[in-house]
Amino acid sequence: MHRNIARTSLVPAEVISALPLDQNTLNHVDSGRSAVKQLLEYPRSNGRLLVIIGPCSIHHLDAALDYATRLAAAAARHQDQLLIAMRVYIEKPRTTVGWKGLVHDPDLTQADNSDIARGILVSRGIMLSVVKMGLPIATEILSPLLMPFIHDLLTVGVIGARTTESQTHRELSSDVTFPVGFKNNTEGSLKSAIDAMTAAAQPHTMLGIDEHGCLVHRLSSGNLDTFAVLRGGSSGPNYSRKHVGQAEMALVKSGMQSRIVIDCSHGNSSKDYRNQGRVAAAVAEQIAAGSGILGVMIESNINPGRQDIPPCGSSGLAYGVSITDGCVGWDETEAILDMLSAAVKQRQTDQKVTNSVPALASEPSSRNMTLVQKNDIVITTKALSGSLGSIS
Ligand SMILES: O=C[C@H](O)[C@H](O)COP(=O)(O)O
Ligand SMILES: C=C(OP(=O)(O)O)C(=O)O
Repeated sequence: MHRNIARTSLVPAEVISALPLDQNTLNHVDSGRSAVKQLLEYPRSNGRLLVIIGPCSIHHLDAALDYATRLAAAAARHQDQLLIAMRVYIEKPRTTVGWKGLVHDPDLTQADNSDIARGILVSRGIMLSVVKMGLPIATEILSPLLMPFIHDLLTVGVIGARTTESQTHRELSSDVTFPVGFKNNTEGSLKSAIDAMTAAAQPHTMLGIDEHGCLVHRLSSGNLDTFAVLRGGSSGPNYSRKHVGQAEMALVKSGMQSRIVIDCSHGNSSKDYRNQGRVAAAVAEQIAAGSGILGVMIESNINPGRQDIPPCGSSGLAYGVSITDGCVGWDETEAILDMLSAAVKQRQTDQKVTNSVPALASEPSSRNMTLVQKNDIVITTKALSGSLGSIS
């Protein structure tokens, strides 16, 4: 027997008009979407890498904006090599139970009567502030009912490992006007992501709510702007050159373009944030050697690690530290971005050489490169066939 906790009178049109997109920001969102779509369409046209990076979840306005300010500066610095979108994740899918994100519990009370109406307003407010800085944002599409409140702000949507097989999420992905990535499932199978891409490409009749909060029967248009995300799983990581090659073959065999983003966290880091730099180094090595990998995902925050919400509530939390999955801190984030940027530069240079001097095309040029050295963080790729990079 259910218990109604609260009835919210929020409707999407009112929330959007209370926190509207101005024309300038709308143009930024549009150009971010077009830039990602261009990468999907012509992944090798300029060799840029899509980087979906940011906190595992957002729980604090000031920290989110502090992070976004740092990331916007990094995005500008790397704009010729990296197309950076900030993770602004306002909902969390849980393996069993746990904090479900800012929308559901904006005051971190973990109580049954959390203020979800405030959660929606605060979440849209943060997303809006970040896009106003000119940073594209990405989020996980989890509760379908939330989409009408935020869809205009998003540059990239991601369907998580626990929902890639959900028909509702596939329908929703076929209805949105921004690119969507589908993760492999928690066991590590890519089939569910490929099936999802196939389903999302088609129009669907589906249920939704309109801008006035009414239930509507819609016909989606189908979304061809989709990609697969390799995030590892219980069967192990899947970011190696061999795994990427197998994923490319599976996509092509299913009639899909080979569009692959590698998530350096989750199953690929064995859920230990300290492994993300190593995974990113292995991906950078593949990119420097000419792999057409479309992008990476990284869980990053101002300070490294994670923390539980203390019994005294949000007042006891450390600043800029994740309350869900562990994240790399800002110094390491910058080192990883520098490393990826250097690898992409190599790919771009090799592409130019390939285009002008075909005879040199098969000679990859990254050998024992130190891709970046920043503060006390050193990330090195060894010879292409050698060991992974190290972080010390
Ligand atoms: O990124 C977040 C987590 O991996 C995901 O929400 C599941 O977390 P959990 O296993 O702690 O519930
Ligand atoms: C929950 C996430 O990922 P996954 O679906 O891969 O577990 C996430 O990226 O926050």
